[in-house]
Amino acid sequence: EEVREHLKTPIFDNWQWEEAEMLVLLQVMYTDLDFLTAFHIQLDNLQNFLFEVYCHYNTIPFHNFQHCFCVTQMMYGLMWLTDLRSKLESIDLLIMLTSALCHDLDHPGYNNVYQINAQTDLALRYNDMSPLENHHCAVAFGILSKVQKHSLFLFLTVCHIFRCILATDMARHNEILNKFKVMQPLFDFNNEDHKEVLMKIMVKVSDISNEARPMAVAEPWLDCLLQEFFNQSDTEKLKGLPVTPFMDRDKVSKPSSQTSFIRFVLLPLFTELTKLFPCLEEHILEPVQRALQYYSEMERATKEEQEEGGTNKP
Ligand SMILES: Nc1nc2c(ncn2[C@@H]2O[C@@H]3COP(=O)(O)O[C@H]3[C@H]2O)c(=O)[nH]1
Ligand SMILES: [Zn+2]
Repeated sequence: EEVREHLKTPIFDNWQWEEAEMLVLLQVMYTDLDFLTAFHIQLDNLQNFLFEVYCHYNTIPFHNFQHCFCVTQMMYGLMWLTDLRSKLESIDLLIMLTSALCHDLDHPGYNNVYQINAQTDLALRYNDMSPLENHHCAVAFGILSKVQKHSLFLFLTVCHIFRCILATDMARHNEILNKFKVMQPLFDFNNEDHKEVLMKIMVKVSDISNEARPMAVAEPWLDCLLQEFFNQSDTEKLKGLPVTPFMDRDKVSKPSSQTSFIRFVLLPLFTELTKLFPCLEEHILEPVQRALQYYSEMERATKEEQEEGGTNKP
């Protein structure tokens, strides 16, 4: 019971759980939101679906099943904290939770820029347009149609899920955030356009929400992310491809990577969602502000150390 309540908050610690346990926790999320009764989903169907999802995440440093779990759990937490059940329909919540679950399926550990520069199969298949996100959608469709054969319900929901997954391409970040900003002052939960943008924003927020978690949970995630980044830039150097600057081990460090990401990406996005749901301030905005302080201090300390080192040199 205590775990069930914990699961509804951003302070949940994923590092304490095995993958098999995470599958059970995901099942709890679907049942506690009453999706099984509302949509006549059979428990073994749900379990098969979750297991297929698990099997289609790769063993890579960051974009793995644990990341999928964290994003889904954050989405679940946000739904409870904002009392979203009283504002949106059940089907919308099902779409959002399932989008979070499927949003990085079969991620290869190299981002879109790499796919395009290296002219990978994915980039060729999708004509350089959000190759990864299109692939996550394709894999999600394969899994969903295997579990829910010939279901009209599936075809109706899946296109909304695709729109949410495609919105996680960070190349579209400003486009989506700006749309939300414009709607914000007169936001209407009954307006279909407004609802769609909000759903995309919630998936995006969940996707990049590690820094809203307690430092002990968030910092290991940063190590995983940098490991994947460095791995990509090393490959780029090896293959003579353009080196992605924010992934270059010679240029970025933990604090430098976080201070700019928090300032320019997280805070503007989280602030906008907090305007619509003021209760989120203490749950996601304040922890992110604390993380910015933490990494700014770390950045300053490193700089001072380097300067001292510099003056001592002959
Ligand atoms: N620097 C930094 N980037 C992040 C963090 N969390 C997510 N991102 C970036 O945001 C991106 C979201 O989409 P991707 O999963 O493709 O890749 C992710 C990372 O590039 C973070 O904590 N720090
Ligand atoms: Zn992701």
